[in-house]
Amino acid sequence: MAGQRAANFPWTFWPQCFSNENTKEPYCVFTSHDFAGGRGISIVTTSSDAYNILRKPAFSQPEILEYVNDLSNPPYVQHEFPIKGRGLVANKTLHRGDEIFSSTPLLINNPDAYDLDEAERLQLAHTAIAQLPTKTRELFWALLDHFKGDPVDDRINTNAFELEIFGNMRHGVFPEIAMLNHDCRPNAAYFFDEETLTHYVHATQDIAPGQEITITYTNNAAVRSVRMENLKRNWGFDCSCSSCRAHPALTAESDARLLQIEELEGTLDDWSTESTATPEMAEALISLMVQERLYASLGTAYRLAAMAYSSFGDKWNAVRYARLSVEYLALDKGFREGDVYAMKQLATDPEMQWSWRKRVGNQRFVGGCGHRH
Ligand SMILES: C[S@@+](CC[C@H](N)C(=O)[O-])C[C@H]1O[C@@H](n2cnc3c(N)ncnc32)[C@H](O)[C@@H]1O
Repeated sequence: MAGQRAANFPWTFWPQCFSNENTKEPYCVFTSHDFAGGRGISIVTTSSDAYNILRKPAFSQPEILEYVNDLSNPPYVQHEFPIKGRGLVANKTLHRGDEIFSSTPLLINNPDAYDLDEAERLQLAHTAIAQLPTKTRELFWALLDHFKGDPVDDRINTNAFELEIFGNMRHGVFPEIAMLNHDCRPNAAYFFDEETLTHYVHATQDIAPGQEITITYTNNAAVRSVRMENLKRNWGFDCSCSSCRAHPALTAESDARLLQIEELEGTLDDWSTESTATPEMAEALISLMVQERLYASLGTAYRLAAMAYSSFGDKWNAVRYARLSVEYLALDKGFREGDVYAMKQLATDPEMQWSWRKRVGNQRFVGGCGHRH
C-alpha cells in the first residue's frame, strides 16, 4: 500500500511496525511528505504517540511554519575547518538575539524503540530515511557519520539533538543545525519549541562576519575534565576550544569559577527562612558568568538576581534583571518557558510576585560587618 493514500489517512505511507515481548505497543515509522510545506518528516514511535504528535499545531496549523526552514538568505556560509570538518561562518554581523536558523526535524526517534530487536530497530530507522522526500533525504545523507557503524544509525547518533515531547525524551535530526560545531564558550544557543516542532538557534552575543557560529554540545557549566570526557565519549573528538586548551593554571581558575557558580546558584535558589542569599551574591554570580563567557546561561543568573532583589524589596533592580532574564532565557530555553513567563510577570508587576520582600528580615550581611538590611 506504499505510496497510496486513503482519504483522511494522515501519513504518506502505510506504517511499517515491529513489536516483541518487551514492547507494550508496536513501534512504527510514520512519514508525512506534506509536513512543513513539503520538507517532510519521519517519526519512529508508537501509534498512540504519533497520533498525539499529529495534534500539535505544527501539523494541525501548517501556516505557523510559514517562516520556518527559510534558507533563502542565510546569515552564514559553510566552511571546511581543519580537524573539526564542516562548520558555519557568519557572513554578516549578527547581533545578540538574531535568529540564525529555525528548522523542523526530518526525523524524530523515540528512544524506547531500543526495546525492539536491533535488526528491527535499524530496519525502522532505514525505512524512516528512505521514505523522506528526495531533497530532505539527500540532506540526511550529507550528514557526518562519525562512528563508521550502520550508516543511518551513525548519522543519527552523530547529529541528533535531544528533544522533549509530552515530557518524554526523543531524538531529532535537523540537518542545517547539525553543521554547527561545538565550543565550550559558544556564541549561539538553541531550544526546541514542542508545539511547532521547531528548533531555533539564535546569537547570544554579537558575532562578526568571518567568525564561526558555534553551540555547545554538552553542559558547558561543567568543569573542563567532565566536558572533555563527555565530548570524547559522545562525539568522538578531543575538545580543542580555548577554554579546554588553556594553560592548566588558567583552566584551574576557570574550574574554580564554575564550582563557585554552582554554589551561588544553589544558595540563591534557597527560599527557606535560613537562606543566606543576597543581591550581592547574585551580582557575583553574574560577574562570574560573564568572566566565564557563559553568555547563554546569563538568563538564569539574571533570573536569580531579579528574584534576589525582589526578595529584599528592591523594585527597580528586580525589574532591570527580570527584563534581562526574559531576553536571555527566551534565546536559551524558549519563548514558552515557564521561567520566561514568571520573569515577564516580575518585570511588569514586581510587588505582586511571591518573591516580593520574601527575604526581608533574613540575615543579610554586607562586607562581613554584620549590618542588617
Ligand atoms: C554535528 S557534527 C558538526 C558538523 C561536522 N563538523 C560536519 O562536518 O558535518 C558533529 C561532529 O563535528 C566534529 N566537531 C564538532 N565540533 C568540534 C570541535 N570543537 N572540535 C573537533 N571536532 C568537532 C566532530 O567530529 C563531531 O562528531
